[in-house]
Amino acid sequence: MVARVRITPKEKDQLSRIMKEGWNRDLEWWTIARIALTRSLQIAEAPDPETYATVSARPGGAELHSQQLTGEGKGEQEDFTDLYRGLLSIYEGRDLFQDEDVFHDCLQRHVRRGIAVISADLSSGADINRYIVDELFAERTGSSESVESDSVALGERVTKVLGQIGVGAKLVSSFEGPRLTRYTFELGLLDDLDRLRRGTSKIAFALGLGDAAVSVSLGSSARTVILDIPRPSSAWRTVGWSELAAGLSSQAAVAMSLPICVGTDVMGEPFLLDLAEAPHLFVGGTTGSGKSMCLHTIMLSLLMRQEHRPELLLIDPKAVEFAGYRDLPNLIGGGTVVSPEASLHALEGLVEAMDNRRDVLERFKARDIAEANANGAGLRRIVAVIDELGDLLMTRPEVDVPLIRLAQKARSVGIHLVLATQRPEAATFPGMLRSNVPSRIALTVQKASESRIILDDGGAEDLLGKGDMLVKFAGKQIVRVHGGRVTPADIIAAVR
Ligand SMILES: Nc1ncnc2c1ncn2[C@@H]1O[C@H](COP(=O)(O)OP(=O)(O)OP(=O)(O)O)[C@@H](O)[C@H]1O
Repeated sequence: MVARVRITPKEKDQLSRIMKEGWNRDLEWWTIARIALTRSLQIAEAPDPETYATVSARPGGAELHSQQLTGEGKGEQEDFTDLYRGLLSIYEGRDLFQDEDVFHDCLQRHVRRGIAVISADLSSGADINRYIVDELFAERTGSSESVESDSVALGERVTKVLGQIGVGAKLVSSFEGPRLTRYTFELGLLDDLDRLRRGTSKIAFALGLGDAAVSVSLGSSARTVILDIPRPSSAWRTVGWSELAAGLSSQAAVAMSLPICVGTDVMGEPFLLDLAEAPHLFVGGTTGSGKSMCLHTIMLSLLMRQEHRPELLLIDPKAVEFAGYRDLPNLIGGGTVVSPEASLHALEGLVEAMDNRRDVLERFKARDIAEANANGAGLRRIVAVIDELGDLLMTRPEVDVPLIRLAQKARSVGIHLVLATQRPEAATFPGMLRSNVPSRIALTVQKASESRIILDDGGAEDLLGKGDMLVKFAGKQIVRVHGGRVTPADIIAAVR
């Protein structure tokens, strides 16, 4: 246990490097430690106690008093210790108001993880001030802040703007979904439809929406069109795990072999996918787009059904995201796989398991796992989840051999892949893998070219961030989905 928060000599060096980036080179080092704490608190998962085991005082390391981190003992106005204690209690799933040492231990793990994450995020020469704005306060910097959140007032403005671009339209109805307000308009003339479709960027411009896109689709009754207008992030409704869990308990989900729910549709209805039908899924999005959160919703979905829980292979090169799942009894290899070497080995093991299962199918004269199980084969489905496929392919390019074999042939034997990357590029999603992984989730990306790598179509560059996504399931039409947000407590409850 620790009374103070200690960091290792290596972490102290990383901290010094971070301090030297950007404009203000005189930042105090506890300021960076506070920023590290904030960064760590953005990750849904609690820091792994093994990776961030208690550090003892040693030469070259550094020691922080919690006064420098949380203002402990500085008097009412500046002491945020109980706020942090509350936050960390949620992460740990236990009461940190009872034990000072456990609280400091936990605080230390977060600071150390935050330093590791910022150090990895911040490329050399980057500006720490810009990083703070983009990463820590991204929600407050959206350019759509000036849009009115009141749907009636906004509806009136939209009608006026439509008039300005020469579209005669009457507002029929409006509906507030989690992040977009859906307006149904009746058009006066048939030609108004073309003018409306050509004018979407003018509408966004007139409403001050920045890059956030306005989408137009045809309504279900004659002459009606639907306009989806994004609201400012302060007027979003967070989609919580309970909503996704309700969707996963529905009749539609019960009929699926591997139901997953990553969020809701534009209208706020849970959006369900059957991973068994996918049969493999690629998830791409820039850093901070909500990719890890999306993986957590997939994991929690898979853990929801006690009876049909698949076996899981978790590959996490950053050793950050999947730490909380390592005690699950259904993990292949008994833990999460971290090193590139072990990842290659684990994927080759999965190919072997696939070949063995093909023999089982032959013995049972079955075409697929469902038929074999109906005849008593008793095979559990297997889902392999790989976070940061890009990093893995860069360090161990040979992993593409087992990955492609699995993508081509594993479906019938009930083995499914979920591959995620923050760098959706041709090199991280090579052709043979692309053609055999037909289901895709695109979170926000920086460029239209990255959107095309994921979806074979543009659009993800205009998403709203923080879990906003476009989903293309098994080559079908693209659907807009607002991702769910799970808390550390949801993960703890699911793993128990
Ligand atoms: N569906 C969501 N609703 C609300 N906030 C979300 C949602 N998804 C993610 N966020 C928030 O967005 C931030 C980034 O999320 P997350 O860590 O999942 O992104 P990421 O793409 O994995 O980033 P990185 O690659 O840096 O780990 C977090 O603060 C998280 O709380």
